[in-house]
Amino acid sequence: MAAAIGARGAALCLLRALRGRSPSFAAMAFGFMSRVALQAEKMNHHPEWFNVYNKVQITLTSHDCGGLTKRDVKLANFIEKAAASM
Ligand SMILES: C[C@H](O)[C@H](O)[C@H]1CNC2=NC(N)=NC(=O)C2=N1
Repeated sequence: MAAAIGARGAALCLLRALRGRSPSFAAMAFGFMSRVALQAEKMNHHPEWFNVYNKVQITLTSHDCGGLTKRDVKLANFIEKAAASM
């Protein structure tokens, strides 16, 4: 029973920490990522990305050639515009 109470307490602490760290991280980062994800689906070209709070780190690459192609540049341009409009 003590372990269960401990786990519940830990979960509540985590929620508070997230709220305190950046209240709008979900709206900002998730909104931005949703826009990029929809475009990526349209292009069938998908970012490799990492998100913590309101930070999104994106890597673009084309697997078939192991480097950059016009598709990477096209998606990068879309991402830059989406980021600039946030
Ligand atoms: C078959 C399909 O086109 C490939 O798996 C696609 C999917 N999305 C992709 N996304 C990215 N960024 N690079 C790729 O090489 C890639 N390949």
